[in-house]
Amino acid sequence: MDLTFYKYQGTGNDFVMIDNRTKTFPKENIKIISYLADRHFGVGADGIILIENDNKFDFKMTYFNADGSETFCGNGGRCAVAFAKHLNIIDTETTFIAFDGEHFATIKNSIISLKMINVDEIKVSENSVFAYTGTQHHVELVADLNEYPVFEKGKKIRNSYKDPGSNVNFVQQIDESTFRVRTYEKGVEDETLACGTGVTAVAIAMHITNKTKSNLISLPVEGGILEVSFTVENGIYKNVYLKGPAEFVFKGSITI
Ligand SMILES: N[C@@H](CCC[C@H](N)C(=O)O)C(=O)O
Repeated sequence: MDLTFYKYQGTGNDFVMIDNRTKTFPKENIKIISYLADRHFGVGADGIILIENDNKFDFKMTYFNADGSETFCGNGGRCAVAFAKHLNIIDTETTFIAFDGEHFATIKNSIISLKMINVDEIKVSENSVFAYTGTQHHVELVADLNEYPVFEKGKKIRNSYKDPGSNVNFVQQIDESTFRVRTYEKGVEDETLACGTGVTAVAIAMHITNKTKSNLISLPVEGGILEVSFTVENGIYKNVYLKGPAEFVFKGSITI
């Protein structure tokens, strides 16, 4: 079949977006999903996103990593909102459903502000923090992020977690409320240019370990700048918002 797709990116985290309201996309076929994501033989992307109808919400977002595994994606969620606006499903605000539950989002120009799930699964260890922000994230401070071997160290730490593993975020503090981040993503099995659930975990990890007192954190990543804000109630991080650009790149069609 000929598949029409749209390519979007959010701070360089890139996605093949598919309007699957007709339910024609063979989403059980992992081979097709990884073919679409393949940068040499397919379209090329960190992940594949389906937009589908839902009875209760504006739409349903389904996210697959490049290897076909399913989870939630923060930057993908922001791109899904931009795509739903392009499809005229929503206007400037929306509530949609995804792998980790319900999300609210607003759009202003091409800046999407996405409400993340409440974060209560946080484990502070001596040199790292683990947080579940819609998916699994390991956070670790390093002295020199430029020189850090993100791929080698990230892969090792990713595999030290039991199935399904963890994404791994390496962080360098720039000032009181700014933290630079590089992320190794499971499911892509490489460093990506940005990770939304990752910077969300970083902001929370830096706050809970007293590296910052701010609840509005700026997070420069390889593909741009993201922002995370939150409130804290009884140790639970609530009203967590991930904010940044989400942009259309091109539209195409491919035979699958
Ligand atoms: N880039 C994403 C996270 C995508 C999912 C991740 N690779 C996983 O398997 O947990 C983001 O922006 O959050």
